[in-house]
Amino acid sequence: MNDPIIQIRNLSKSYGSFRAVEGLNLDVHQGEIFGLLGPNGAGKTTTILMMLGLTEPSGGSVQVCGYQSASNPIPVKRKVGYMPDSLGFYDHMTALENLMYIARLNGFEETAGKKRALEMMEIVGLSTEKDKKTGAYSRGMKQRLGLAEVLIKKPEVIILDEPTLGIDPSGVKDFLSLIKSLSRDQGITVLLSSHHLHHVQQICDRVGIFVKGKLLAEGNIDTLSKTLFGHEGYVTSVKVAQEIPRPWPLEAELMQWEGLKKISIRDSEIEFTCTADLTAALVRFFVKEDYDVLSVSQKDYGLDEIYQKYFELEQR
Ligand SMILES: Nc1ncnc2c1ncn2[C@@H]1O[C@H](COP(=O)(O)OP(=O)(O)OP(=O)(O)O)[C@@H](O)[C@H]1O
Repeated sequence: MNDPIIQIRNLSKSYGSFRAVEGLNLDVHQGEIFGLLGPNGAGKTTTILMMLGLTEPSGGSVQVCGYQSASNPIPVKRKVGYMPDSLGFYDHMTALENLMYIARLNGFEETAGKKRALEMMEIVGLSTEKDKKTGAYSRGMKQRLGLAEVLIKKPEVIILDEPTLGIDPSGVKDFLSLIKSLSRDQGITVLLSSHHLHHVQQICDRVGIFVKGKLLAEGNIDTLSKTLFGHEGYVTSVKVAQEIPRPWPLEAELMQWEGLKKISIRDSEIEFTCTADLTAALVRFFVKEDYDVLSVSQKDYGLDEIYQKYFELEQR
């Protein structure tokens, strides 16, 4: 595997005696979509600013695209597109004029800049709105335009701080699929920060859970859920046509099974919490006992549960 495109080593940032980021170690690889997750004040923005060389670390180092962000911020800024959580456009100018202005700042001459701006508006789906003043743009449209702005300079990495803030649910969905396709089609590495867990879950290859300046855990969602819930990580629900009597005469027999830890019954649905996947054996059991099985489902732990669990563990 190539060297990580973002390498963070023992990174810290203090404001006076307050430690906003503490001992952070993280690698992000080329083409990955990485989600930096955490509540308000966790230190996400501070970490991003250090990646961009906009804030000096108190200790440790960040390397992005082979350059040290603190000592060599200019090449980092050339290769990284950054979309902050609050976007600023010139509201009296059209979207296209705003983008052309950014293109000029990035060294494009007039014709090439216009061509690039139009291409980017096409990619983010704003071509038909290019002549509208950005003052009249909705929040979702501004986010798309922000992405177009970030893409103008052909970045290798894009860093998006809370990109879904304030967009309505269907806008969020569209915006996230846009990010996903950019990463897939152009091999761009994406780092996005968020406290909207269910948003991040849809597109991130890996996430890092960040609380009070520290990275509590990182990995893909599967790995995180196994680490946290591994000892009781398999939950199977079986729904049958018959009502389950209470007490259920078969419960004692099932509780003798190796790996079966808990049975919860609600009307005609029974949930089994197990240390191994007993789904097939459970279905055979119900059929043998003459139950009509209507549905069987296995629970996947999502980010919300993972996040919640980390909070519980952290607060103990
Ligand atoms: N310039 C500063 N001076 C003092 N404290 C700061 C400064 N910048 C950030 N902090 C503090 O550092 C902590 C981390 O802030 P940061 O903005 O990185 O969090 P965040 O995870 O991005 O939160 P949010 O989701 O609210 O943006 C917060 O407690 C914040 O108040």
